[in-house]
Amino acid sequence: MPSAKSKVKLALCQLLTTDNKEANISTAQSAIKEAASNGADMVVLPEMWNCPYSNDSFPTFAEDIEGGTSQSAAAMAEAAKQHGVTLVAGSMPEKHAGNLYNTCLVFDCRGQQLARFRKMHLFDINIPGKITFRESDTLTAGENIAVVDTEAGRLGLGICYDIRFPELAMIYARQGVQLILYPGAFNMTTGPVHWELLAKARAVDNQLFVGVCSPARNMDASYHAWGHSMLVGPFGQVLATAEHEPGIIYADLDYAEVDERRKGMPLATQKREDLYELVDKTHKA
Ligand SMILES: O=C(O)CCC(=O)C(=O)O
Repeated sequence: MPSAKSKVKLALCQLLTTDNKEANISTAQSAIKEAASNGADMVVLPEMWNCPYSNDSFPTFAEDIEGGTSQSAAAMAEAAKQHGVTLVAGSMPEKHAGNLYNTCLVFDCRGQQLARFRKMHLFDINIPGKITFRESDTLTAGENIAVVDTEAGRLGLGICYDIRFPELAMIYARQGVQLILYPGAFNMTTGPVHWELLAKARAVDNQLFVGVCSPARNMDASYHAWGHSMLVGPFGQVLATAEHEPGIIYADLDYAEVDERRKGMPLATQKREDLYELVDKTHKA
């Protein structure tokens, strides 16, 4: 692989997903083409980009990625190759060995699959009168982290609810990750209060870039996504943000800023690991 760029143009695609998989694939293909034509090095899709966010849809839309029969994975590999971009293909329902996972794939500019990350923390919440969701009714949690060396930098992956668990981001930071990407579909209850806060928190805690990429809000769907795809820099600054409509937002990242912020405020060496420590028991995907 050619050495990674230190300056990268990132595109976060806030796509409108419907209950028609073919249409969702075609929407993603068009967005990747548009982002590439606007000079993006890396293109990111939302959580469940090819499928409505619902426990009814996950089993019927799920595809067998490992078995090599996934229509969606093949289309994304081809799009990455055709348009010469690093593609972080949001997430999609994956079936494997009798289980279903919420899975993110990463492809390089030649369409080679670089990583597969399965959502590690399932979204099971109950805020009475507001939102109740139990991903664990259909999905199984993944157990591996993904540190991915791409031509557009060293990435760490999480999916949506994973952003609430600071330890995962800390593990990535320790492994030299410069950008953590969380495809995510927050909702109208937690989105307004927590989405931006969590993206900023993970960025500031770890002094790295954080990108969150949501589906657009579809009022015809059972789940109304918050939207607001966003890139946050290592000093907690919002570098690009969307509202809730479909669209692509772009941001220019200079990874030198990660080093600069860490030099100015050397949190990693100021930690009191004599008093506390993070124990990493994960495996790489
Ligand atoms: O953490 C939240 O509030 C939302 C998480 C979510 O929607 C998800 O994990 O899919």
